[in-house]
Amino acid sequence: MNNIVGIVLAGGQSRRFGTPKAFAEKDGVFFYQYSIEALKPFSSSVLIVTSPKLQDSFKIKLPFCYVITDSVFQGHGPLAGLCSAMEEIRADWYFVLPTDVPFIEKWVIEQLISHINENSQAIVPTVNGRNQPLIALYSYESKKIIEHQLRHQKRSLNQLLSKLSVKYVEIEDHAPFININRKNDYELYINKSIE
Ligand SMILES: Nc1nc2c(ncn2[C@@H]2O[C@H](COP(=O)(O)OP(=O)(O)OP(=O)(O)O)[C@@H](O)[C@H]2O)c(=O)[nH]1
Repeated sequence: MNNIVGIVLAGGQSRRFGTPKAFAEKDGVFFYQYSIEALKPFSSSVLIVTSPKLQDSFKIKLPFCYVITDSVFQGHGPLAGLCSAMEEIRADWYFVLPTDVPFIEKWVIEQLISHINENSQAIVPTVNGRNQPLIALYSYESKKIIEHQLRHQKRSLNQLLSKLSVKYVEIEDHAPFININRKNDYELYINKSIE
């Protein structure tokens, strides 16, 4: 059995959204809590990887879930968060989720996990023809390639995928992948106030 650690990336600046996205709410639940809930059944631990500024705002009472800050390449984007979590806990695989996907569902996680195989270093969904590298699995083996990218200031996730052996999994239903980047997205998908 593979040991899987869940990672919730929450160290971004939410510039487009205007306030920290992790603490936006859907049905009275913080966005970051949806990511934790989705990962929980499949993970030995769940790490929230955030910035020092936001660290104390997360109130986590679950024993297997804790908050860390980027320990390497701080603030250098999602790859810095992923790498910091890999540095913090050794696991076979890491399931990464952003903090702005409040419609994420457990079946997505389960389906991707079912594709783990010893020849792949990442398992990544494609939805409507687009890769979703922030809702994906990365093996511990990919850590050295992520570090190499970060050392060379290459923050692009698609560039990372081009260097890994990736199993792409096509998923038909796009709803769990809706991500909220702007207040407009919030109005459209959460408040449903835009026709
Ligand atoms: N730990 C960590 N997470 C990050 C970092 N940069 C982005 N993230 C997270 O990665 C995910 C995707 O990032 P974006 O959608 O660009 O979010 P963002 O950077 O907060 O938003 P913008 O400032 O509007 O680009 C979000 O969950 C972010 O919180 C970082 O440097 N460290």
